[in-house]
Amino acid sequence: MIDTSIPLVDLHRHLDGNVRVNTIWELGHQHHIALPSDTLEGLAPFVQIQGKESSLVAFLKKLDWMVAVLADLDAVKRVAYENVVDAAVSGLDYAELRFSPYYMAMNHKLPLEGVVEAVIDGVKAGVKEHDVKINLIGIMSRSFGQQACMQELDALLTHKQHLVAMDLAGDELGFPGALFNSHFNKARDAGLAVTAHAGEAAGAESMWQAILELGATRIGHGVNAVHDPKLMEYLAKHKIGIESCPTSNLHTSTVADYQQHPLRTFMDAGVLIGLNTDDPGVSAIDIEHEYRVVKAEMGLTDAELALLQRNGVEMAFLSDSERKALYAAKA
Ligand SMILES: O=c1[nH]cnc2c1ncn2[C@@H]1O[C@H](CO)[C@@H](O)[C@H]1O
Ligand SMILES: [Zn+2]
Repeated sequence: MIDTSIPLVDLHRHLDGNVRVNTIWELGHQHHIALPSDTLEGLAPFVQIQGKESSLVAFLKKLDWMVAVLADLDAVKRVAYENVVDAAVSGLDYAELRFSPYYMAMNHKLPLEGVVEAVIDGVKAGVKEHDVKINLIGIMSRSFGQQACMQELDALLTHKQHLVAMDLAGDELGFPGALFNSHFNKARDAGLAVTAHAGEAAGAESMWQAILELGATRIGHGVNAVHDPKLMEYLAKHKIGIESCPTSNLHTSTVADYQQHPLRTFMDAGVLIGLNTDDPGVSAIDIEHEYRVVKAEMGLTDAELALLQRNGVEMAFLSDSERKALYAAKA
């Protein structure tokens, strides 16, 4: 099902949405943080989706325990390190891990720059030991408002040489992209690429805004583009990549079931679209799961799966020589 001659990538993966249940348990006990359950088994339902949530905002609450246990910078480093291990173990050749320093720092008032450094350190330690290529994407969590986003942007830009892009995540309906135009001007001026969560909770207009005003060359989710034929044409013509995360879309009730997911509509329209996990820890999935379900539930052929796999490589925030090297390593 996974074509072993093509690099396997995951470009939309929140490292703060991928903290192991066991790690939440251990960090909670180590730092005397009250957890919602007395047993490890009992903790899982508080941090992983059971069935589905009613909305994006309800889904996002599941991540809160993952950052509640980040009591110090060692904990942040551990989580970043384990994310690299998890990426390697799930067979990924390349992953773009994204994180929101403000979100990770807020419970225990950690220094924002320190959080960014701890993530970079943890990733460095992970790639030293494991055969997987990693790049980092900085997130601004829109749910905390313009000022908090500017603070996390500044912390991230201090280490911009360790980042490939900036993203906007969180409550898309409550905090529209237009609030963050100046943030993204600053990010692009610093030489970073832009991807944004859009067309997930809000409609196609949010995607137009992300592309035309924030300067996004990739879009996270983008599910609601299918209601706007002009946008579909634009995405295909300008090769705006769609980072699709089908299981996450089910879990946030963005789509009712896999059969309703518009993945195939994008493919038929010639839009560059790839498969990703979003918050693998929250959804309790790995990248293989996404390939498996689109085959089993949406009836995609192996040739179509291979195209999705290749699209991921084409969309990656890599230089041409890095992309070539990634392909060459599999040939
Ligand atoms: O599917 C998603 N849509 C929008 N925002 C998300 C999603 N998953 C996680 N985050 C948000 O990303 C930041 C942590 O990386 C947090 O702001 C979290 O709420
Ligand atoms: Zn996401």
